Amino acid sequence: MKIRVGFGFDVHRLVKGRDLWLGGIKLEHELGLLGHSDADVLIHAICDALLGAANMRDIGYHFPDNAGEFKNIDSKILLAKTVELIATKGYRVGNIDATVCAERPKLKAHIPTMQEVLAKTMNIDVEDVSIKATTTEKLGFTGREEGISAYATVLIEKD
Ligand SMILES: Nc1ccn([C@@H]2O[C@H](COP(=O)(O)O)[C@@H](O)[C@H]2O)c(=O)n1
Ligand SMILES: C[C@@]1(CO)OP(=O)(O)OP(=O)(O)OC[C@H]1O
Repeated sequence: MKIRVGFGFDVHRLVKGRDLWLGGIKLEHELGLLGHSDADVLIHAICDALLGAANMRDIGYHFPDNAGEFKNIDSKILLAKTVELIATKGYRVGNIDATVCAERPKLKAHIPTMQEVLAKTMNIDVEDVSIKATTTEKLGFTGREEGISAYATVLIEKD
C-alpha cells in the first residue's frame, strides 16, 4: 500500500451579516465567516491537505474565487469534489486530524455532528475524522475574534 501525508491551513475573516458555517454545519453566532464560498474554513483546510497529499495544487487552483459557479457554494460540495480529484490518482482518504482556532463560539458540543457530516461527505468512517478546537487565549486575530483559522493533517492511501 502507498501512503502519503498532507497539510492544510486556512483563515477567514469574521463579519456581521454572514452565517457561520464550520465543519459542514451552520452554527448560531452573531458573526459569520466572509468568503466567496460559504467560507467554511475547516473544510477548506481539509481540502488543501487532501490536495497537498496528492500533490494536486490547492483549493483556489481547482475552485477559483472569481468563478461565479463557486459563489456562496456549500463547501461540502468542494470537499466531495476534492475526494473525487484525489481518486483520479487512485487515492482514498485514510484519516484526518484537524484543529479549529476560535475564541468563540464554543465548538465542543458540535464536534460530533461535524465529524458525522464530514465523514458522510467524504464517504469514510466517522472514526477517521478527528476535529479539535482551541482558543488562542485571546491572542492574535483569532483571539480578537477578527477571524477563525483551521489546520488539517491528512493521510491518503492507495493499494
Ligand atoms: N472555540 C472553542 C475553543 C475551545 N474549545 C474547547 O475548550 C478547550 C480549552 O480551550 P483552550 O483554548 O483554553 O485550550 C479545548 O480543548 C476545546 O475542547 C471549544 O470547544 N471551542
Ligand atoms: C473556496 C473558494 C472558492 O469559492 O473561495 P473562498 O470561500 O474565498 O475560500 P478561500 O479559502 O479563500 O479559497 C478557495 C476559493 O477559491
